[in-house]
Amino acid sequence: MLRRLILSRNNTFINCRYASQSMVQTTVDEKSGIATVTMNKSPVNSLNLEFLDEIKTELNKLEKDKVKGMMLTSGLQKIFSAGLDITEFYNPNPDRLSKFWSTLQDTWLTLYKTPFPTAAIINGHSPAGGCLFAMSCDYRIMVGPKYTIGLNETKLGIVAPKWFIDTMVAVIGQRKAEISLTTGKMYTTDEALHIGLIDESVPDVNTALTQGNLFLNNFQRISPWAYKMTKDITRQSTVQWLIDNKQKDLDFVVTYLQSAEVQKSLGLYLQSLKK
Ligand SMILES: CCCCCCCC/C=C/CC(=O)SCCNC(=O)CCNC(=O)[C@H](O)C(C)(C)COP(=O)(O)OP(=O)(O)OC[C@H]1O[C@@H](n2cnc3c(N)ncnc32)[C@H](O)[C@@H]1OP(=O)(O)O
Repeated sequence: MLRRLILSRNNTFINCRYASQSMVQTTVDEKSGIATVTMNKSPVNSLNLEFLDEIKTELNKLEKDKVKGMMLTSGLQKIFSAGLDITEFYNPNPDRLSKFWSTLQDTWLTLYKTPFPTAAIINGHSPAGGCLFAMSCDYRIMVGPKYTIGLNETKLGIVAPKWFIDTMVAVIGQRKAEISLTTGKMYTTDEALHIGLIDESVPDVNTALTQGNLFLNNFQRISPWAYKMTKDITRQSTVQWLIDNKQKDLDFVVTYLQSAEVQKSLGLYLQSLKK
């Protein structure tokens, strides 16, 4: 792992940590202590085992480094994240599928429970797992108007797990989440703002980063302990369910995803993507 200091847009030094071949780049603004984590896995930031593992490792490092906040964004032109890498569960190797799913569980828990405030800078399409990661941050700023966001699992002929659903319910409420999930709707930026799936819609990525910093800087005046306790209490039931049911969730998903019916749906969906 290498480190270097680079000059940021506002002329403060940022501490840049990067590894060769890394799919995740992190910069930390020395003055504010706010980190920007950029997902950079071409072509669509699909979340496979190795990518998830890198994101989790990076979040754990930021916690150890006691950063003051984190913005999660994408280095790709028009995609925040295409969600879970479908090739991990289409014709899967069962051992790898287990490892993949438990890494997803752990990465999500790490992101959902960060002791520092987080903002998703959604600078591109954000279906399914991409939407889950954005919803797991404390605040969402989306670059409009061209991109879409949502949990579209039913469109793939699959079901979003309970903890995906609970994460969405926590953001937009039971009724809107039910409609959103059952229809697999992908929302435009305006629609997402209207239902509260995102907090702000902005015209470009620079404005998004400025607004993200503004949101995170609010916490300079809040006790980190009070912040973390409040977040833990608010998110406790969703988090605790997964902690208590990790193995059950894993066993069910691994069996469910390998069923003939699901494999058929996934094959057809992948084919439609290639077209
Ligand atoms: C009861 C409990 C049961 C639990 C079961 C498990 C539930 C699992 C939950 C799943 C959640 C998920 O995240 S599934 C993933 C859902 N994602 C999507 O549906 C997104 C699909 N992709 C797109 O819509 C588009 O690709 C895009 C809008 C993201 C980008 O469009 P663009 O036109 O720019 O790019 P292409 O479509 O040409 O794609 C380029 C390239 O990438 C491949 N691709 C895209 N998305 C994925 C993906 N999610 N996984 C793997 N690969 C993906 C696409 O096929 C193209 O490949 P080729 O270049 O080889 O053609």
